[in-house]
Amino acid sequence: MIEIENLTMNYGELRALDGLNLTIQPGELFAFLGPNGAGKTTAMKLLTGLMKPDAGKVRLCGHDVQQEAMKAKALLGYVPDVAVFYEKLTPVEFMEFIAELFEMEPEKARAQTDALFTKFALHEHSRQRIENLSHGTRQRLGIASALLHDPKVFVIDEPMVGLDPIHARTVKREIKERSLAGTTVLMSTHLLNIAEELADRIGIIHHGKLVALGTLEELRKEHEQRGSRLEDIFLSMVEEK
Ligand SMILES: Nc1ncnc2c1ncn2[C@@H]1O[C@H](COP(=O)(O)OP(=O)(O)OP(=O)(O)O)[C@@H](O)[C@H]1O
Repeated sequence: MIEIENLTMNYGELRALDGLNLTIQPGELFAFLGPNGAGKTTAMKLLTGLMKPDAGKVRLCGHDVQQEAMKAKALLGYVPDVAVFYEKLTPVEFMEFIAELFEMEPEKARAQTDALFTKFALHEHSRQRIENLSHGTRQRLGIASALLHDPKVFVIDEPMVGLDPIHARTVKREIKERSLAGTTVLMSTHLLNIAEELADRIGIIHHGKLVALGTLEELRKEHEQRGSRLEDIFLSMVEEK
């Protein structure tokens, strides 16, 4: 479960996030939509505890990410928009490093790595240095490493970036299956069809505020006069008049 209360973040004069309130239930797959610079990545970073908000709070499965950082982080898998790796390591070494961070039992970590590498077609790259991997392979490794400890909360910024259609399908399935198995999933995307296809609920952020929230059906009903497609609804909410 993710509970976000009055979350506010300024970068100097710029208010990037303005009093965001949102609760995402266990097993819910929630999609954040919004134009460039809307505040999606800022919200996700605050959720991981990587940055401290100017106001408001975030709880993951009941644990405040600032006050109980270790407990909250142990439950979280996070894939940032630009994944950060130790470039000289191989994917296998990187997974071992992540397993140590989460104090996983080595045998279990090896078995999980093997399963994730099979799922995300990473075995063939497992002994290459990360610095030599293609963008899509790095993205898949980022996702695999974030799932290694079976997080209860999975936050993924732009999951489909750099992925070909085959790997995009694998990632979509994984995200859906995890949420059906009880993981709380928050993803941001610019691909409206992905949100339509996968999300239980959708939130549209604009200028740091949530301007629309609901299931696809609810959004369609509420914004009937703007058209039935998510694209029409999205554009009508965020296009400057
Ligand atoms: N570290 C930072 N310092 C200053 N301004 C920042 C910083 N990070 C983000 N911003 C600004 O905050 C606003 C929100 O940015 P954010 O990255 O959260 O948006 P986003 O919705 O994720 O955008 P995109 O879809 O382009 O990834 C933007 O105006 C951005 O330029």
